[in-house]
Amino acid sequence: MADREGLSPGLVVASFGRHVLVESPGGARRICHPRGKKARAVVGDRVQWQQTHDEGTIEKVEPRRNLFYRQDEIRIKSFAANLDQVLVLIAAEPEFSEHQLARALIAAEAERITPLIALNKSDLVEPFERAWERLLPYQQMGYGVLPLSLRLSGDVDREHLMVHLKGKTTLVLGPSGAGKSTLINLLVPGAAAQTGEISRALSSGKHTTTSTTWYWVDEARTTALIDSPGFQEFGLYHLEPAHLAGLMRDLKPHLGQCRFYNCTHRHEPGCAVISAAAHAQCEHPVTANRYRIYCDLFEELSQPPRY
Ligand SMILES: Nc1nc2c(ncn2[C@@H]2O[C@H](COP(=O)(O)OP(=O)(O)OP(=O)(O)O)[C@@H](O)[C@H]2O)c(=O)[nH]1
Ligand SMILES: [Zn+2]
Repeated sequence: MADREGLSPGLVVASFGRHVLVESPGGARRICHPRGKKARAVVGDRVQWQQTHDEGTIEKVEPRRNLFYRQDEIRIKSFAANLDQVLVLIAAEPEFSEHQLARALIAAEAERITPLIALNKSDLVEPFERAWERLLPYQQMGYGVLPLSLRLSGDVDREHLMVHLKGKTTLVLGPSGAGKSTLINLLVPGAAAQTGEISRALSSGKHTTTSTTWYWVDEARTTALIDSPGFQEFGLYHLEPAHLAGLMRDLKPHLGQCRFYNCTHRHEPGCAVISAAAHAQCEHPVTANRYRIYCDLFEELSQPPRY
């Protein structure tokens, strides 16, 4: 419904470069183009748009609660906004990268978005046990870790997942092969059809393929999943190295305990983080892997930007 200035509210449900698909409160969708840089919208954005023929122009992006930063292989930034939660889906196989997991969690913490980890393929008993063990430190840090077997016990998993997803907007991330498509098809019965519809809308214009997609899980449109491809290369470039430790839940309890107030926790004497990494029995342990990830990321964030 347009207001006096001809502006209508909408929600961005897919993005393809700078162009987006906007859904009206009634459910109708149309392609919109930003009017200038300030009107560049991402999936999850609430916008005010104006009709121009059968497409639209985005005039205004409403203030965001948060903005999730990511970067793909070709160094294009892509984001989703106004998230309640990030679900990191990994699996017993293929073996997940703890480095990538840590990056996703840090990116979420930086925007104060609650992360939830799900470990799929519990039917692969031995690899699952190994993966579960690798995730124990994350449980100890306070992250929820949900065991799943999406292909074999879909109905049970749907119930478990819905306890965490209901009424929320959740960005689903995961490495290739972990079962992201299986999960989305399980929770969103018409997902494949919706994707087809979006592709058709796009192929009628001169647009490239969509990169991030919003799915409603329920007919009442209260629960949403956002599917975003790629789990590699989280763009943490926007973070200061000095803020990194505060975004890692196992390091955080030690901050303020080091001898030097500006300790980088890498080589300083009297460093509480280094001490925790050396003493597995302490109250807030830091595993060797996590400490290595911290040092690697600190190094990376200290490099001058490449682009
Ligand atoms: N053993 C086992 N296999 C599963 C389970 N869930 C999914 N798979 C299989 O894992 C493979 C990958 O699942 P997808 O859902 O296609 O994974 P994806 O994460 O979307 O992968 P990409 O399409 O590469 O991004 C498929 O062969 C699934 O059938 C499970 O619970 N157990
Ligand atoms: Zn320190």
